[in-house]
Amino acid sequence: MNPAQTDRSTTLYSASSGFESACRIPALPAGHRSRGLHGHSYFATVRALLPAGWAPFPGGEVEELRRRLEACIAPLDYTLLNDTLEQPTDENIARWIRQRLEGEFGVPGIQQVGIQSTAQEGVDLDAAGLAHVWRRYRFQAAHQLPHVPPGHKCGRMHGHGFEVIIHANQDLGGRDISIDYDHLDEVWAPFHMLLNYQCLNRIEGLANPTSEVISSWLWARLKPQLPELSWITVYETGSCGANYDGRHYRIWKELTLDSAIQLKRAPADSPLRGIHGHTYTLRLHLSAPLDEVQGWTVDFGDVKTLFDPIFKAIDHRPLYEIADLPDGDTASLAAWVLAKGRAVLPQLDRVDMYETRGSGSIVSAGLNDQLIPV
Ligand SMILES: Nc1nc2c(c(=O)[nH]1)N=C([C@H](O)[C@H](O)COP(=O)(O)OP(=O)(O)OP(=O)(O)O)CN2
Repeated sequence: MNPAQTDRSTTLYSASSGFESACRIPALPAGHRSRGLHGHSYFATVRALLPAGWAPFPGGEVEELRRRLEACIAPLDYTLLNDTLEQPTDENIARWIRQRLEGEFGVPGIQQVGIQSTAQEGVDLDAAGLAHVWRRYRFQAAHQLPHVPPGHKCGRMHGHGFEVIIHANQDLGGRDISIDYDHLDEVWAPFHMLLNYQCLNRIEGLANPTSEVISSWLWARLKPQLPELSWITVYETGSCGANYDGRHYRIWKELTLDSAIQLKRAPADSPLRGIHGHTYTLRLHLSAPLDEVQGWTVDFGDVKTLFDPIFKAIDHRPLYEIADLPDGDTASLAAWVLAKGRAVLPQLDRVDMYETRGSGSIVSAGLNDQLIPV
């Protein structure tokens, strides 16, 4: 068993890489902006459950996964995608990458292949090959949380540049165009009018506008118009937010760590064996029922405060000196953070540790759950 896994945890390895390509989508109607020749800086991500012994050395899984992804997408870089794919929609590109990774690049256990064509939109294929389209929207608004304890900073009127991601399931069954991103724009437009440049507390149903309440408020209003809606994600700040899927609330808090590591199991001549470092992105995911008075699951501020001693033990530190950390790969680090974190925050059920954007490990307590879309 991988040392990062306990009897009850699951480790998902993640790797990402970009490519620059031109494309046109002939299947779109005449006049559509994406029908003509245009270009994107694409970003591809693969997440896989990898068996022990797959990578050249234990702890080398992310590096190896990234190497294979880069080789897989290399033929697309600086090309016209239509030379490879008749209809190079984000979904079709993701399917093409997945098929090659599973075939000639020998990647087992793929749970997700994602293509992001702009900062605002993308498509993820899940383990079963179903497509999930997502699109990001922004609104500027003020709010105040009326039930927080006296002195809590969020009890004061303040504001955020909120972001909302709408996620929709779509199985194309061989058709070329997914839920058109334009359709999501149409569905979102009235909500932008309602929320942007407003004080959220004054909007009906948002008297206590936590991220969780905003996500379920949006769900209730969007779902009847968009039956494919699968998740609503609300970013309150750049580092925290909530997800709602119609039944469950999940929140996350993101931190960055600047730390030194060594991969102790790498071959002697590998640079990964020596002291090196990363600015890690650490994302703590928690799930809990909604506190009906506070309107939240767990206070983001409490997450930060309770986790702070663990954070201080790993930020700006030589992680290879931590006695009970078996190795410096992201899977070992995420498993260590999950174990320590659950002792102080029992609602913590998943830890993502990325060494670079999109490349790292996700360790979940218990069986690998449905992939959460952040
Ligand atoms: N579970 C929730 N907790 C909190 C919510 C919420 O909606 N759901 N909201 C707030 C506040 O509105 C606050 O603005 C955001 O919280 P916090 O993460 O503490 O604020 P910062 O992003 O400014 O934190 P830093 O990491 O210090 O930058 C509080 N809790």
